[in-house]
Amino acid sequence: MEEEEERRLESFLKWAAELGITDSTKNQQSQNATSHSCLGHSLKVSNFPDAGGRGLGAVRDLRKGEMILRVPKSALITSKTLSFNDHKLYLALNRHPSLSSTQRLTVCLLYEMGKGASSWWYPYLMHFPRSYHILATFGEFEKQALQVDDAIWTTEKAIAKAELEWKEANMLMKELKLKRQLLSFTAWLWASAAISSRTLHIHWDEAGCLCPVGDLFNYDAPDEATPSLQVSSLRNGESMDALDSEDQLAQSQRLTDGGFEEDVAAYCFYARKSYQEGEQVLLSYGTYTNLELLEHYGFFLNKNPNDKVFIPLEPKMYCSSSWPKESLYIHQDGKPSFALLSTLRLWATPQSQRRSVGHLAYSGSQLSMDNEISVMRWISKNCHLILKNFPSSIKEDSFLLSAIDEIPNSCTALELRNMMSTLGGEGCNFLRAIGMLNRESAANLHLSKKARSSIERWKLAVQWRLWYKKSLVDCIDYCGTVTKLFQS
Ligand SMILES: C[S@@+](CC[C@H](N)C(=O)[O-])C[C@H]1O[C@@H](n2cnc3c(N)ncnc32)[C@H](O)[C@@H]1O
Repeated sequence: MEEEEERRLESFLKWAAELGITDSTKNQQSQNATSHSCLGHSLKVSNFPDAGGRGLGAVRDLRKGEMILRVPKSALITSKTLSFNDHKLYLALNRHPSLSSTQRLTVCLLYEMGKGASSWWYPYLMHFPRSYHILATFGEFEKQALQVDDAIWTTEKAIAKAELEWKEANMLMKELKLKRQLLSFTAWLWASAAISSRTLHIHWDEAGCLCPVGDLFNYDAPDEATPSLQVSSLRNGESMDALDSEDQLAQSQRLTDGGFEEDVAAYCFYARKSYQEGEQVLLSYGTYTNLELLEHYGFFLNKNPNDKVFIPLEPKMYCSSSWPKESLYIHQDGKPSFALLSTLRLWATPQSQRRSVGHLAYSGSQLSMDNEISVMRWISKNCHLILKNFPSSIKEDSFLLSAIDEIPNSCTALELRNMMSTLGGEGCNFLRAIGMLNRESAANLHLSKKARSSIERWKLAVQWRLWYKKSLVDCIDYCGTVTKLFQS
């Protein structure tokens, strides 16, 4: 099986070299004529189990800023390139101008998949993962397993959006006579997840492009020096007008270590830092919180400098300062954000004095010992309250995670039922969700792919909520330390 996989990968990399894709720093033309693979000079495909699975590793020491991969424009997939050589697809797309660019690309991807081995892009498409875990693919049980209202609501929104987009595109898919299987919502979710997690920004198509080989880079958060911008706000359908300066537009690019370069008509990728031979070469697709990573890419980072933990605030708190709501959060390490502290310091100041201390609060200064202590107490008390109201504790979640990790790959339904029965309510709910609570007859059958995917998503949900809770505990510790400093 593994040999077969390797052979397929080799032929894909050879096919990519023929398209002009190269990781060579030498002249592209002469390189392609002689090379069997588009990789090998700077990069190679490797497995990185702890950071994204399949990814690209350095085959030599790489210098920061060095170009490491170039993918010519002719190798990039957009709905335009797919319909260029397919008159039927071209005409059908033209009959549905109201569909968004992302819907069009999703339909095109399904249509191309329907061609199977006869698709010109088959050597590339066959390497797409078979399943994705973005929030829109979460079932009811997995959604509830997130436990945090904000996350559940984001998941509901993602599912509703995917459903609506699928319904809107249905007519076009039927006109294209897609096979029944490709017409399903499950197929739609697969294709939109592939697009959400693999496309790179290009200026001529809002849906972005699929980029063979270039989409094998796994993610790391942008350097702290990189200005942060909520890239997801663009994806959530907010107006492009909101980003009014060219600088902001440039930052909104999903992939910040690479971009399309007109002068060489290619997508070019650069090493964001120096790498040693064997290290995984990572890219920043943009600035994301962990929930946003889960929403768009189906994973998140244990250490994410851009993560934000939002806690419910009272309406009058929002009104006590002019900081936007999105800036009022707790960092992953438990520290309250600059804007949250500033807002709460003002809120804890008597209304009549707010004007006179406003400039101090907005510049990040503490206002007085009493003020600081009451802010810390408020944050701490509320973090405690949130933690208390969760259906499970950190300890229970940690135990659950170890149990999920212990589910063997070759698990049977009976074994799973036995394991889940030790986990109490959540274990039973999981069995119910995958239809295994009472199916004795299937006891010796191995778990289906669907059940395995569900376990993966459940695990992601538990891991995510555990990090959320840990940040709240760290925040309580932080508030305690600050308070003690004042009282000592
Ligand atoms: C552009 S693809 C990267 C290549 C991908 N690993 C593959 O095998 O096709 C993005 C996907 O890779 C995975 N991924 C990327 N970076 C990751 C990371 N740091 N940790 C875990 N998964 C990651 C996620 O599934 C994400 O949706």
